[in-house]
Amino acid sequence: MQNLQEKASEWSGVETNHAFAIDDTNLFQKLGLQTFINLSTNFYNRVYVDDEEWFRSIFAKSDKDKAIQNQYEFLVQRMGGPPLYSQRRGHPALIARHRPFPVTHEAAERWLLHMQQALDNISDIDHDSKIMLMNFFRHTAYFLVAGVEQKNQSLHPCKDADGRHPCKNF
Ligand code: HEM
Repeated sequence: MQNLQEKASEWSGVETNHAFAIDDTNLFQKLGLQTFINLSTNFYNRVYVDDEEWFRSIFAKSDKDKAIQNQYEFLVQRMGGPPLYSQRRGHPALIARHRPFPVTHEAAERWLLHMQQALDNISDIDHDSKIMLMNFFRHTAYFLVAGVEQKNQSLHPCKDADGRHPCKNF
């Protein structure tokens, strides 16, 4: 059986070592706090007015300012900066935190489209850093799709380990 990283690579088209090239450099030092605040603000400004109601509605119960803060604090921490996210929220546990939401392939592509557009609009991120960030985002988005799918299946009371549905007829 494929593990989640392998599935994420296959579905995203981004090899794991490319996704984690972010760990070979300190993007927080290079770009600074304000850039990540600007990126997350730009991203969520797009998400909350998305023309696609099905996507916008995934965020309907979340406060926009909180969502921005959650994301930029996570990114600052993940990109080599201070652990702002964990100090406030604890372990990121991203799969578990995304479980309430329909994190499908389609949702991942929509999320990535907004993130690509947000990156394109931030002039103080250099080309190489944008590529590195996007590889990390693509891989992580599909890691979440695979992880949420696996968690939902393993807790499905009518599905056994082989994926059969023993109580399908009830
Ligand atoms: C694949 C498509 C994705 C969907 C549909 C999705 C959806 C959501 C939603 C609805 C929230 C709740 C908003 C909030 O209150 O913070 C959330 C939170 C969050 N997402 Fe995503 N997300 C996706 C991908 C990603 C990716 C790729 C990352 C990281 C690179 C990410 C990182 C986060 C973080 C850090 C939070 C805050 C969690 C918390 O503290 O509760 N998400 N996401």
